Amino acid sequence: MHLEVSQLYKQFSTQQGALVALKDVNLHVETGEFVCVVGASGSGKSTLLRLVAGLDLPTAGTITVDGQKVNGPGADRGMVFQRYTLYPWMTVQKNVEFGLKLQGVEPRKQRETASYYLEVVGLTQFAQALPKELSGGMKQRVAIARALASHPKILLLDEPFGALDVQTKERMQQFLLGLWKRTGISILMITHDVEEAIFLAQRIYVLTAHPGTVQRELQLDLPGDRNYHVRREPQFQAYREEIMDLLRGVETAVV
Ligand SMILES: Nc1ncnc2c1ncn2[C@@H]1O[C@H](COP(=O)(O)OP(=O)(O)OP(=O)(O)O)[C@@H](O)[C@H]1O
Repeated sequence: MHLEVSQLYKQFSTQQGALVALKDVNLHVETGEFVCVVGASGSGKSTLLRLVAGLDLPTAGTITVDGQKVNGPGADRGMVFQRYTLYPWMTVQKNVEFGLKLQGVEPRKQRETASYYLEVVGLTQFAQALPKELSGGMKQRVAIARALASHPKILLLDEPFGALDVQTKERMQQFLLGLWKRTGISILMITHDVEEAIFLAQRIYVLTAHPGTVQRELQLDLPGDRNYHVRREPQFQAYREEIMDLLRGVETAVV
């Protein structure tokens, strides 16, 4: 898998005139990598992920997955949003099966695949529950299972833990890291949470605003296993300061 974003430019027309949300954005994700894009509010993170997902089209520039130009949504990219997007009237199992049904997968295979991925995310015993019976973290695990069930080449995560409380968020980060290690799936995730990005990613792109552009690319090299202790490591704190300084720089420039 090779995702390539090249010279991406996105402009919106607003009542105040043209707004350049993204300018000259270049990034890539390789097979099995976990890459985060971190940026302040308004830096164009969601816009970037929507373009990669094919939910919107760039004004200029290209996005390719394995050399194929992205022109719309596709099964090669599985998306998980910040807001819960499960169908409230469907059971957890049916929610996970739904994408496969749309793809014309036969019913027995739908059931088997959905059951497999519900097991992967640890929710087998909630297969027959309705979304309203689940906690926020569990809903996001279902959304991840649903995205994985279509066997995407890459998982696109748009602030997936943004709506969760601090403890649940930490548990979900650990869960996602474990899932990534077990499945070897490629991940592109956006977040405004700097510590979350450092904790999860192998590489980070720092996006600064007005217009949104990549200011720095960091290859992370953290010692030991990544559990919450790693946050206390001097290297973790050094990365945090470096990224925070980049983001602060923008804020002072704007004020
Ligand atoms: N459909 C749209 N029409 C006009 N302007 C838009 C549209 N979508 C986004 N924008 C503008 O583009 C800029 C980037 O927005 P975007 O939502 O991508 O940022 P973000 O980094 O995801 O922010 P946040 O973290 O607050 O969600 C903002 O100035 C926003 O107002």
